[in-house]
Amino acid sequence: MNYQALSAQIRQKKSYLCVGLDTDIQKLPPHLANVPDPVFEFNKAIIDATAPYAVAYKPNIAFYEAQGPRGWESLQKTLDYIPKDCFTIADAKRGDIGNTSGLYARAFFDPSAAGLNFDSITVAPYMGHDSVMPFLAYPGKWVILLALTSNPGSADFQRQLVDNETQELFETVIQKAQTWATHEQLMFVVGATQADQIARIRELAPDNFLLVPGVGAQGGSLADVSKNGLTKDGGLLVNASRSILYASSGIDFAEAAAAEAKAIQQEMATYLN
Ligand SMILES: O=C(O)c1cc(=O)[nH]c(=O)n1[C@@H]1O[C@H](COP(=O)(O)O)[C@@H](O)[C@H]1O
Repeated sequence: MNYQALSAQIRQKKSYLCVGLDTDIQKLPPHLANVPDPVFEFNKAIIDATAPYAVAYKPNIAFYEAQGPRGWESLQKTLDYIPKDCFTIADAKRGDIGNTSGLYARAFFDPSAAGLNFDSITVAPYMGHDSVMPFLAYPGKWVILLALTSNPGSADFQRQLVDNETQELFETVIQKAQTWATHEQLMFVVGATQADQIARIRELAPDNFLLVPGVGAQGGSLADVSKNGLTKDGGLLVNASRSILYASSGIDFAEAAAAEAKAIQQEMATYLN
């Protein structure tokens, strides 16, 4: 899905919600225990329940990899089930020497390889330009580069002063990466827990979409993120995973997920006006 189509979806659904499919087999409702593919059945119900309120889905690959071959199968079926008008994110946080990144890109972007055809992938910038470029070699596919993450450890490296102590490392990441790709192929990850930095990030990257995880279970504020992060084209995808997926641990999990997603969407609609 390209920049214009994503922006149009946000306008149409009055939503910039990304539902994180961090589907933990140990947290599934007991009544799904005996179906052949519980992870897919759970995801299918969550997607059906939340699709009216969401513009993107982000399976976190760790939750599937941890299940071995059957996890990859659940992932494939889930990706195929996501409605075509929704943006898809492989949250894989990849990045390696160019030769290896090329294979990661093929795995997630080339359907004739592993069968997966995601719109985008999360990538770690630590190894620099040649670790990122192979993902950008796929026309129409997006790199979502980690800039300022939501976790406490983000201070260890990302907040360190660099460039003769003139700015923090995440700012250099945001500036440099914009020389590698246009805003039509490059997003940045900024944690919702870092909302006080979003105005600054918008100055550095006025047109790039920001993927913002960390509302819900991690306590970030949708209001704060939206106030400084939204652009005329939307410019934000705000992710919630656990707060939607596990809103109820019972048989009514999908209804509870829908209610949670709807509440977020309704709040988003007020910021989009
Ligand atoms: O890249 C990400 O999506 C990501 C970056 C970040 O800084 N913080 C962060 O929480 N995430 C992911 O976003 C999701 C957050 O999940 P919840 O805290 O359950 O909403 C998880 O899949 C994380 O791996």
